[in-house]
Amino acid sequence: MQINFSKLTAAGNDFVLIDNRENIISAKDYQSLAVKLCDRKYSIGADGLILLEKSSSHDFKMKYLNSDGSHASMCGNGGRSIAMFAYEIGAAKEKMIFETDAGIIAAGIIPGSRVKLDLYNPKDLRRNIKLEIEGEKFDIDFIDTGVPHAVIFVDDIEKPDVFKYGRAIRLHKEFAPAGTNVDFVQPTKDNTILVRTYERGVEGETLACGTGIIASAIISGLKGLAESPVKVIARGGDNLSVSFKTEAEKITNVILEGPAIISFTGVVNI
Ligand SMILES: N[C@H](CCC[C@H](N)C(=O)O)C(=O)O
Repeated sequence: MQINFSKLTAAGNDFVLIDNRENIISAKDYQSLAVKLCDRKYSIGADGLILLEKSSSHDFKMKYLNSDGSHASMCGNGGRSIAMFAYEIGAAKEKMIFETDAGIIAAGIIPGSRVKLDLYNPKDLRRNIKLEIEGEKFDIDFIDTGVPHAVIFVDDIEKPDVFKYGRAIRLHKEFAPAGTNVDFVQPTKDNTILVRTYERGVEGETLACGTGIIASAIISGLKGLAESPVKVIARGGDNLSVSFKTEAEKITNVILEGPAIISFTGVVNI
């Protein structure tokens, strides 16, 4: 069977996006389709697969699967991508509200191929988790920004072996059984932080991770290392910003703003 797809990139995190509002694909096939279409050698190639689905209560629903086929309740870069796609195909106006498995999101299209997401509140904040891995000591702050994130501060963003330590922390018993994404953060000048992320389900470093950028900005705020709105430079070099309100350790009014581009559209055999 041939289906239409779009390829989108949001700060270098890239996705295959399929309009499945007419249910041309059964949800039971999402996992195998994600593995197939995200393969960078034998198919289109991407960090994840996004399905645009019908919603009875909002403009649309977003389903997200990682390139290894695992389902994730949310994807921050994917959220900006599906908003841009929905606007471009006329499935939504420039201001829209859509459903994700992590909660409801209000999105707005901004001139210059950028999108603003107004998100649900993060949860499960856990401060100062101390881990020792292969002789290295880590002081971790954990927060779920739609998906789980372990956030680690470093002096030099180039130093950490993101794959080695990201994978070890991701699979640590502290975060079992589902594991976590792992973000390495270097605060710099002008209220700007640099972020690198080992992404669960991609099982490697991506050029950006939207929920990880949100997690890193919020923890930077809680540690007094930055203040809202935090400027973030992703690993791919793109600029994003995260604003939020903190009261004690309750985080609200989380907004992620950043790029989202439709790279190309095509037809693929599935
Ligand atoms: N890999 C993540 C989901 C995608 C998150 C990332 N691509 C983003 O932009 O937030 C997980 O399984 O928790």
